[in-house]
Amino acid sequence: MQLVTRIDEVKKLVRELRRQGKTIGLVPTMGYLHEGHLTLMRRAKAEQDVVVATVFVNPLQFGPSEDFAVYPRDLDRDSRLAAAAGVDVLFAPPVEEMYPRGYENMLAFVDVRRVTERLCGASRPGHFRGVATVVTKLFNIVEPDAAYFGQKDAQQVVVIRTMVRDLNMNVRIVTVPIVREPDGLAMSSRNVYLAPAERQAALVLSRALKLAKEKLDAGERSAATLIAAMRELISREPLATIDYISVSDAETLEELDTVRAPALVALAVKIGKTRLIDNLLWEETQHVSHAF
Ligand SMILES: Nc1ncnc2c1ncn2[C@@H]1O[C@H](COP(=O)(O)OP(=O)(O)OP(=O)(O)O)[C@@H](O)[C@H]1O
Ligand SMILES: CC(C)(CO)[C@@H](O)C(=O)[O-]
Ligand code: BAL
Repeated sequence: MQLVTRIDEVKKLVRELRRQGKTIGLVPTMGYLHEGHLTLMRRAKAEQDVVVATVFVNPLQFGPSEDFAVYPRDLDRDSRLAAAAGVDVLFAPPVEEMYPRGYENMLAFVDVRRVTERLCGASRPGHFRGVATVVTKLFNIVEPDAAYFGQKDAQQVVVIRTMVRDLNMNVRIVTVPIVREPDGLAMSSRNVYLAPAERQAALVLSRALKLAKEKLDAGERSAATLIAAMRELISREPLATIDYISVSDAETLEELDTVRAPALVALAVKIGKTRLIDNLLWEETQHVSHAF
């Protein structure tokens, strides 16, 4: 595996690979890799000739009071894990390489409307503008055939698919199901922030979704009833503060009164100071696709 930090270097590498007729899969990450990321990388490796993964903690998608400065970073460990997962090129640019005039001085952005306005977009103003802009930069740098994203960030996937469709971007978006710890917690780099009691409390997210799944499987179709049941379960955990619980159309992210597939049951909950997200994609034919 080659570790590269400069845009011109990675461009040169992919130009040569493309000249050889190789297909390229891109796996964008913010690093501090876990099994969720490694699953994306293995999937990309199974489907493409070459995998380019990126490790970049993007300041443009963090709010001023968010955790950019303390976000976990360990490039040596990430390099070993990425190489073992089959990554061919690991692109890990410093902030100055991606934003040479400073990210605060950027003049051009990619803004996606509507699907960015609710859920995480409402609690993290500017977040999806930062994501769409940096993902566009990565697409322009690597020019991948396909790019791989995790369903854990369900709204991010909708935003990126919308951007690619509306702007005719030449890349196929592949979504990979959520990878969980054995007790149900969705894997996340931010899980390292959790103290032992908080780690236990964090199980309320997946438990609330499991409850929603049971109710859906039993025929419940009222979004308000599902949300009330999840809210009640989470409110019994003193370390948890609900940011949002939502039942929406999985493609438009418009809130639903009556559940119809495909629906996205999504939530964001603060456990102590750590904000965690999780979701359940409900598809009528197979009911819930992901096991708890
Ligand atoms: N548990 C998971 N299962 C599947 N994909 C995941 C999982 N966690 C992260 N991903 C995906 O990995 C890619 C990189 O995500 P990112 O580096 O932000 O990791 P993260 O663990 O979600 O971090 P954080 O939760 O701290 O934002 C994204 O496409 C994300 O959806
Ligand atoms: C897609 C991404 C790498 C853009 O910074 C980030 O939002 C993430 O890790 O999900
Ligand atoms: N996985 C989404 C990146 C973020 O929380 O900023």
